[in-house]
Amino acid sequence: MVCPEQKVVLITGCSSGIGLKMAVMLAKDKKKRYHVIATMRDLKQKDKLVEAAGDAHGKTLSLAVLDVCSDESVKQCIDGIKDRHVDILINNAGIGLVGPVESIPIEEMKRVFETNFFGVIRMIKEVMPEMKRRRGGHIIVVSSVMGLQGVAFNDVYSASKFAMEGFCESLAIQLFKFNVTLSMIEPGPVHTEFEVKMIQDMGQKEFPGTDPDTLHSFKDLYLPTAVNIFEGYGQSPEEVARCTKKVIESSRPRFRNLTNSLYSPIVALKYADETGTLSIRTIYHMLYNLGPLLHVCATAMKYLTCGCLRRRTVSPN
Ligand SMILES: NC(=O)C1=CN([C@@H]2O[C@H](COP(=O)(O)OP(=O)(O)OC[C@H]3O[C@@H](n4cnc5c(N)ncnc54)[C@H](OP(=O)(O)O)[C@@H]3O)[C@@H](O)[C@H]2O)C=CC1
Ligand SMILES: CC1=C(/C=C/C(C)=C/C=C/C(C)=C/C=O)C(C)(C)CCC1
Repeated sequence: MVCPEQKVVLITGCSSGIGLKMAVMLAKDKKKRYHVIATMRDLKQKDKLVEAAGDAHGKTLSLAVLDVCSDESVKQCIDGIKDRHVDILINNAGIGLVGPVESIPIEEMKRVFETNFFGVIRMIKEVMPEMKRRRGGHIIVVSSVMGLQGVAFNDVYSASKFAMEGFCESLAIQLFKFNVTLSMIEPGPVHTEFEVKMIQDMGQKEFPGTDPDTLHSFKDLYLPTAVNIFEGYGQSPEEVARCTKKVIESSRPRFRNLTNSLYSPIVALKYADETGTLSIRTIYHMLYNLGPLLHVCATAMKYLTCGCLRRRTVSPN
């Protein structure tokens, strides 16, 4: 049962990670301001969420099936929310893809775009018209720092998030007229299944068609550095969920919301030099020359990141 004064929040990809934590955090809101519809593509994966939700399950949290890659599934889910409209849509479902471009079949790349880009558009197309009619609503998109700055060997994943950034930046301008808010959440590395899947994948794949030089850069430089970055910079999914709740509850939500101040110097490079030279060369040196030291750098960055950069991120506290 949804109380009329509660906001209906629909979240995609709640079987694990950030989506699961957001669903639980909003459903357990002390003032019971939200009714969360936590969706996942296969309800057989619901146990972790149901356990974490505890008493909230069946009260402020309900479950529904939703595969963002299927028109039919999205339509069925939204049509199934009878009598009520979605006040807050959180587009969280997403998949990663790492590796040298030469070794990745086009079909696999399309799957990433189908989920991370078209999946979000499918959801927005279904929910937005009602929000425009009502002159209200909030659409949240979980993008990534990789949607703002490319990182070697994440070409396709990064492109899918860049595409999302472009789409949303254009749409936000139009939605402003209808009092509908659009906000991007831009996490850096987060310890979730996303990281686990990446490491598992790397153990299994062979990267056919990749020249030895590139394979060396990927396996011996990028992968160990990425593991270090996750260790040194990684956030918990709870932190990202807390940042997102803050954005939802803000009286004037910002469009872009970085969640990790340790990563903001990397994003700042891009805006400091719009030609791209500064960011491409700096990241090149960080990867090829500083790689093994980045772990130490992460600790140093904690102290070096100046207040002005920290103020531009959403603090999880
Ligand atoms: N972890 C990280 O370092 C970062 C993650 N992000 C973004 O955060 C979001 C959440 O990822 P995270 O929690 O980390 O990773 P997880 O892998 O833990 O969670 C991803 C969720 O998306 C779901 N999903 C995948 N494909 C579909 C689909 N077709 N339809 C519906 N749900 C689907 C998965 O469900 P299933 O169990 O069915 O596979 C899972 O519940 C993603 O958009 C990701 O790009 C952004 C920055 C950093
Ligand atoms: C290798 C490398 C880097 C790696 C960044 C990584 C690994 C970021 C991961 C982000 C994720 C997982 C986002 C998900 O959406 C830096 C810091 C740019 C510095 C240069 C070298």
